[in-house]
Amino acid sequence: MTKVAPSILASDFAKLGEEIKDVENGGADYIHIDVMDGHFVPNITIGPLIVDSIRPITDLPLDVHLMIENPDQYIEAFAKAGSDIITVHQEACPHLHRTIQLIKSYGVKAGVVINPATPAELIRPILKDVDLVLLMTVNPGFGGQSFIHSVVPKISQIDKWRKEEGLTFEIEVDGGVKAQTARLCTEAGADVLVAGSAIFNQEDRKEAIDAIRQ
Ligand SMILES: O=C(CO)[C@@H](O)[C@H](O)COP(=O)(O)O
Ligand SMILES: [Co+2]
Repeated sequence: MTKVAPSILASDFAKLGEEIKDVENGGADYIHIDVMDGHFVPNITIGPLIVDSIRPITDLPLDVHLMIENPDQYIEAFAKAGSDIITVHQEACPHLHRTIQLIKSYGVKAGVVINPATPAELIRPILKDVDLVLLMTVNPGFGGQSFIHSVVPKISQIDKWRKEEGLTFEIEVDGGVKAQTARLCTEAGADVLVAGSAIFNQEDRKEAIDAIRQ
């Protein structure tokens, strides 16, 4: 079954604990946490302290999406704060293999992310080393943007390589995912759908999660 990962970027930070419980009760599979540094992306969001505060309030896996320059410098802090999955951008990692091994050295699952304009071929050599591939369907930095349809063939391409090479990593899609666009992603081979505004902007989070999953 397709997994749904609500992105807390679209939640009300003044009541973050309640917001997380609400999506957990609504059937969320992961909690997606968007970390932005004001350099790799124009926006600034949250750091390891917040991950540490969230950790005791949910048993759901914390899926930490690092949109930061020099992620190696912060991986230890995010791992020790209780992340279950840490994803790093190919575009931010000149030594991607080393960074993926660094994440794994803390016993955390490692994922690689690519932006909409980055070719899938650039992550092909690392596929056998990762637990998750995240394909951005918006340019990272903000919630509430429109889904970029030209990314869909990349989902199919990654899924094709996964089958051909007998690999088991999950394929996650992030940005502009709503009920309509969710279907395009799952049909192309996505296993995990991140959604921020399509979940947190709705009053009934269970209904919103179900609509995306279906
Ligand atoms: O990583 C990002 C944005 O950079 C995402 O995780 C967004 O937070 C998704 O928000 P919506 O597009 O679903 O509103
Ligand atoms: Co994200």
